[in-house]
Amino acid sequence: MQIEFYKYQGTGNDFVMIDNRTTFFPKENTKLIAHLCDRRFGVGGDGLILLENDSETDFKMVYYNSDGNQSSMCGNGGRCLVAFAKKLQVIDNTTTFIATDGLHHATVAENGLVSLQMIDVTTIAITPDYAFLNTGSPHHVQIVAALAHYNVKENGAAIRYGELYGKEGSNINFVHKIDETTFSLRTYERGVEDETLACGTGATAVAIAMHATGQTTATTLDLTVEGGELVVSFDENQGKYTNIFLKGPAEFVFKGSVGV
Ligand SMILES: N[C@H](CCC[C@H](N)C(=O)O)C(=O)O
Repeated sequence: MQIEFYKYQGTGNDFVMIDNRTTFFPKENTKLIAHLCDRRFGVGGDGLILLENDSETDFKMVYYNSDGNQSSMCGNGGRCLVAFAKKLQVIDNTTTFIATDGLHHATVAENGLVSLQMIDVTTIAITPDYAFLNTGSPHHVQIVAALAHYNVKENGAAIRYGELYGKEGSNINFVHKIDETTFSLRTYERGVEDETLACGTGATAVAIAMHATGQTTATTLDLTVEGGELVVSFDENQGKYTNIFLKGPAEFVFKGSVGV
């Protein structure tokens, strides 16, 4: 079988994108998905995303981590899928689509930046050392000193596989406060089992956790990630977070086909 794919990246979080509106793709073939995401034997990507038809919305998003397993919501992947849908002329500059965590609205700006609405956050577990919340995917958020030199992979894996998060695990975000409206973060991603250059649901989780723990009172935050800059904005009312938007670049890199 020949598989046509498009490669996208959003602040360095990269994805193999496939137009699966004909439902040709063998979704149950975990090995194939992991192979396509392999950076040496395949195309390479942190994940693989299928664009599918949906009766009620513009399209459906199906997300797989690079380990080949279907997973929870991917914020950067969602933004890349909106850019992909526009390239395929499935949408123009605004859309509503369905993903594993529900409905998402998104807009594509003149400058190409994609702003994606994320699910509301009403529960945040806060301890003296970290916060835990779900922004479509589970996220552990922890401030560390000297983030630039921090061993994200080793320390991230230890928490992700430790007793805190059991079989489900979690994505692990390490944070540094730059100023009242700017934070840098590095993320160990579940299902990639390594640090990625960015994590959209992670940046969203960091922004909300920094507000919830009093590190800032701002409701529009700049998140500096290894692969670029993301902006997260939200409303907060009595600890409930709504109108949460993740904004940033979502760029087409190349297209190709692969025989499998
Ligand atoms: N690895 C995550 C899903 C992808 C999240 C990330 N790529 C994003 O941009 O949100 C998980 O299994 O929970």
